[in-house]
Amino acid sequence: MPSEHNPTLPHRPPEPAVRLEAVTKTYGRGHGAVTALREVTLQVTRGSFTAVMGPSGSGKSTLLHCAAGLDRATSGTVRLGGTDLTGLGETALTRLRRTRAGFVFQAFNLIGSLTVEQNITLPLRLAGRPADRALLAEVVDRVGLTGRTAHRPARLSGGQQQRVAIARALITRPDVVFGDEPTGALDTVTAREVLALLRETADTTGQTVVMVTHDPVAASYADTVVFLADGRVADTLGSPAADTVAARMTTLGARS
Ligand SMILES: Nc1ncnc2c1ncn2[C@@H]1O[C@H](COP(=O)(O)OP(=O)(O)OP(=O)(O)O)[C@@H](O)[C@H]1O
Repeated sequence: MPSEHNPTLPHRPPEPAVRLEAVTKTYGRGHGAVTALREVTLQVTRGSFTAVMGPSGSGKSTLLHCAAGLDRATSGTVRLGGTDLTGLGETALTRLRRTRAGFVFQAFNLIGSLTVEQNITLPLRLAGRPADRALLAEVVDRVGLTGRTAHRPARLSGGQQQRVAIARALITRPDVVFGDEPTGALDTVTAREVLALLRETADTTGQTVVMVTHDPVAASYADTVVFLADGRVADTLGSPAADTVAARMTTLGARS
């Protein structure tokens, strides 16, 4: 029985998929040091789709990398799926990343000598886990690549290649799929298909999507947009419309 229906149990809201508290990230030391994030506090609700926007150099990729355990915060705490990443050693961090996080990058990052299926199942092989044929078929179907699993990536269009990358991100059933400009290399129509797929992922699987983008239309697929400026959260916007996002970006750009 859910706790809210039982007066004897205290109500505990679900742990956010991602929680950053006062996260600061400084690259380098001394005179050459660059502070990319300044005391960023942020929560991402499970099953939601969040877009991260901001002017160039505002810290978007750094935020994504720190949230996903690809890089370490200089100070503050990062929790991914309820686990505090701050104190984890390299091995534990790598294991956590492989099981809890999926990644989709602008450049697809597929391995040309492997088939579509081998690319998709690569994270499982790296983690020493067997490929679950039923899950593989489900993921391949979801991204619309049934019948193409024996192909090499070079035979696929850009949009199809990015769908392979999304399938690869989903195959470990991660809590959170992180996208760094996942539609940046795609034409408008193909980009919309990929965004719809990310939207559907959040809606149907309960997985969380966090995506960095420069594109207000891409951001409008999200539930929430987080705007960064100079390493700080400048604003958040719920149920974002593309023109509202574009207008907000203009004011941030003017300030930076
Ligand atoms: N590895 C690094 N070493 C030193 N400085 C870095 C490094 N990575 C990022 N920075 C600096 O940190 C700041 C934030 O960079 P980041 O890439 O997070 O911004 P961004 O908002 O993603 O930018 P863009 O939209 O141009 O990709 C910038 O000043 C950048 O030059």
